[in-house]
Amino acid sequence: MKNLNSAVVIGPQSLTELAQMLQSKAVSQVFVVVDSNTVRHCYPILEPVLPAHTLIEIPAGEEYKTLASCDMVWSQLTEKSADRYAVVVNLGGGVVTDLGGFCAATYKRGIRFIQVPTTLLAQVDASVGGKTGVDFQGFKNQIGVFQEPAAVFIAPQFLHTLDDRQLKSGYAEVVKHWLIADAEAFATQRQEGVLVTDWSPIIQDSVATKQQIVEADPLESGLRKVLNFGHTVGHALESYLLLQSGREILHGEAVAAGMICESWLSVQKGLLSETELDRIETFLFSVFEKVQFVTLETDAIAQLALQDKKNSGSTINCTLLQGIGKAVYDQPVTLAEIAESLRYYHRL
Ligand SMILES: NC(=O)c1ccc[n+]([C@@H]2O[C@H](COP(=O)([O-])OP(=O)(O)OC[C@H]3O[C@@H](n4cnc5c(N)ncnc54)[C@H](O)[C@@H]3O)[C@@H](O)[C@H]2O)c1
Ligand SMILES: O=C(O)C(=O)C[C@@H](O)[C@H](O)[C@H](O)COP(=O)(O)O
Ligand SMILES: [Zn+2]
Repeated sequence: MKNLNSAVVIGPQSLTELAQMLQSKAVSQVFVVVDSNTVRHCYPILEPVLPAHTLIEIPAGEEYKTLASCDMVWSQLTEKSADRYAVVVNLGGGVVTDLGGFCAATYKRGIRFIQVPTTLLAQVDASVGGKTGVDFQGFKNQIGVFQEPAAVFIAPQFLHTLDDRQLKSGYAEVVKHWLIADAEAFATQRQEGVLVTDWSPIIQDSVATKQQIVEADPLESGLRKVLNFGHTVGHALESYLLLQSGREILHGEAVAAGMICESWLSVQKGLLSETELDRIETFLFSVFEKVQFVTLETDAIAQLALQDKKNSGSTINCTLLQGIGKAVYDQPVTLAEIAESLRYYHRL
């Protein structure tokens, strides 16, 4: 097992450790941010161990990962006179951990927050590493800050109420971690697919992979960009489809499609072999359905990659694979190449 940062506690006992942390005299008030689903499915598990607190509920879903929802959170903190010794506990998936983290990191220039991720995606990825933020004008995570949580408590028992589609969405980020850093896990663990009975070892390994990269480059000036594999195209697809009513796509589904497109780009740049591309595609299509769009839409989708945070000026910098298990960042690709990768995906 790889070493984990001490601020991340994984296992069923983690909620007891969270309770102990909150009992500290240095905590003036506790606020718990939930969404309309986690208040039903997860809060009843957490509530018994919590000290007195104020519950703040936001609507569930990516479409509510906005400044308007932040307004609700900041308003409650203000109404309840939260001071700098207050602590925000974010109980939910990546939307709650990203948004709640951002609200805490900016309220009175920053109060402490604790992540209690309740989806696989948030447990293996979103709760760790200090990227917080919200979407803006349809662009993913356009407004945000890097701010590490005071701690992350990962309790796999929350996953029992998660449906299969959400589980698969989180699995996409697990696969991303394998593709960028762990060829052996990709070769062996992919056999099991999502028919996993105990997610704990997978969560541990994924978090360890992410932690190691984040510790080396917390502010994404270089190496951390490898964690963005699949996201140049993935975020463009996600942003495009989010704005279209009735064409909802989950983050992990978009990333899975993005990983196929960016693996194809890796082949075009001579970094990845056709055989490896085939292995990646076959596996991802065994888990994820194909994302539906028409070829006429590919240029409009590709255009959205111009807002990617890894870009410099008008150069789109992609993270590509140099073989399975090794990623290389800052690989310039043209808008035409992004569009072509989407057309390749569409033809599959
Ligand atoms: N900060 C980061 O490093 C990072 C990393 C990856 C993804 N993200 C972000 O995370 C978000 C996606 O996160 P997500 O997939 O967790 O989505 P999400 O937060 O929308 O949760 C998915 C759905 O599951 C519900 N839910 C949550 N926990 C549940 C449980 N235990 N049982 C039943 N239902 C539950 C939620 O209410 C929601 O409807 C995206 O906005 C993405 O950009 C951030
Ligand atoms: O932690 C990171 O760094 C990542 O890139 C992880 C991604 O899975 C995640 O979706 C992240 O929110 C994307 O960040 P962005 O900077 O591309 O908005
Ligand atoms: Zn992601």
